[in-house]
Amino acid sequence: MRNALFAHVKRVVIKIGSGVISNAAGLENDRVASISEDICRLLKCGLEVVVVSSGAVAAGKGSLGIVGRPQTIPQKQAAAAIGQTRIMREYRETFQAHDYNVAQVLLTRDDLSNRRRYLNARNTVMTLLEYGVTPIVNENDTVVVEEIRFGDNDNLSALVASLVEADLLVILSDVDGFYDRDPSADPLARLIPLVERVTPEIEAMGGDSHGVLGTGGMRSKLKAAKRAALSGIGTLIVNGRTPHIVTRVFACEEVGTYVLPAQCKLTAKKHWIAFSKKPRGKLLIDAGGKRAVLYRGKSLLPSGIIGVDGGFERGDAVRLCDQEGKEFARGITSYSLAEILRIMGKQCSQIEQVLGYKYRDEVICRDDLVVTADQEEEDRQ
Ligand SMILES: Nc1ncnc2c1ncn2[C@@H]1O[C@H](COP(=O)(O)OP(=O)(O)O)[C@@H](O)[C@H]1O
Ligand SMILES: N[C@@H](CCC(=O)OP(=O)(O)O)C(=O)O
Repeated sequence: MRNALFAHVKRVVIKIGSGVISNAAGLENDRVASISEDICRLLKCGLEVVVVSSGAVAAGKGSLGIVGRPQTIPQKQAAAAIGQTRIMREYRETFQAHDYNVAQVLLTRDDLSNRRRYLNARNTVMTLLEYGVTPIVNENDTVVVEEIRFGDNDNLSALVASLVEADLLVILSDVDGFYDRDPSADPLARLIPLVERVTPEIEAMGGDSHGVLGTGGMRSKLKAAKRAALSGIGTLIVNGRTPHIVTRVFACEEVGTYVLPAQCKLTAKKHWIAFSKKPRGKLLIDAGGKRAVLYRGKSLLPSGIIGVDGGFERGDAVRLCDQEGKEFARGITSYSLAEILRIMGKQCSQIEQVLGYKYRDEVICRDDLVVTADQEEEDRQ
């Protein structure tokens, strides 16, 4: 079955967790070498590979004398600054031993939130791939603080997979795949080889990380798989500590958990609005407006807006929330906060009269609007 699934794979993103390439003592050079060797084998077969590698904090914290998980943000930033050079040195040396080059790509959430920088990042990674160089991506930990983080590298890997339009995302973790419950807490837990759709019930079965090194646990891997699925990309979650697992995956062995891509994928722009662009405000929408957006595929008109919050400008992303304050969609607004305060609740025909000008009838045009509420994919437009 995996034969058929992977037959079309040309470009793959491989995410490597901290728990795969490091332990309490720091970076495990042998494991980096072994995974790199497998990746070089893929390159020789003509595949394009983008690596998203964690491990900077784990590789650097020992030099600061930190035992266990760093507690403060400055500690994490300092550890990452030390560790990032170490992980890059290992990748560079092991790839070079197989006559391949690597490049370091450090990203922040702001880089992917800004459309111009997002496209620049995409161009850089694509150019590297054209030259046969393997990008090694990580979050730029030394400059980010908690509020502006990607969250974890599982999320980053899904965004990168979407950015480069990968055919497959492989997440290497310290566990054999997704189990029906946390296997570290229950030895009777059973591996689930195939997930057709990451429903809220499935997501609830993924627990947190218990390791000193990992951050997101299985929960964040499922969330990442869901995001990748909405870009039309399947995700395989396997144990990166199993020898030559990458080679085994591409030999189509039935290992790990495969999460299928969604049948109905979002356009690249809608995926970016939903997951990469940072929302800067909130619009409160009445029941009629919510129905029109959610079930009738309509644009958002000023008449459906009953409240507004945040400091946003025209062109920023905003959340659309119902009267209970629950988000159900996101979009790029054609009007600023100041303008919406004046036109909300009004008919389109009144916009020009109120503002003295009109950009368009819709506050958010359907092409710039994406449903984020958990519902059947078929409803997403
Ligand atoms: N349902 C589950 N199936 C598998 N692993 C789970 C589950 N729930 C929680 N986990 C935990 O998630 C961990 C993997 O995530 P994490 O520690 O973040 O690793 P990584 O460094 O690879 O990102 C596993 O070691 C396991 O303890
Ligand atoms: N950017 C951090 C990794 C954060 C992270 O998400 O770690 P993990 O859960 O092991 O993938 C680092 O390089 O240490």
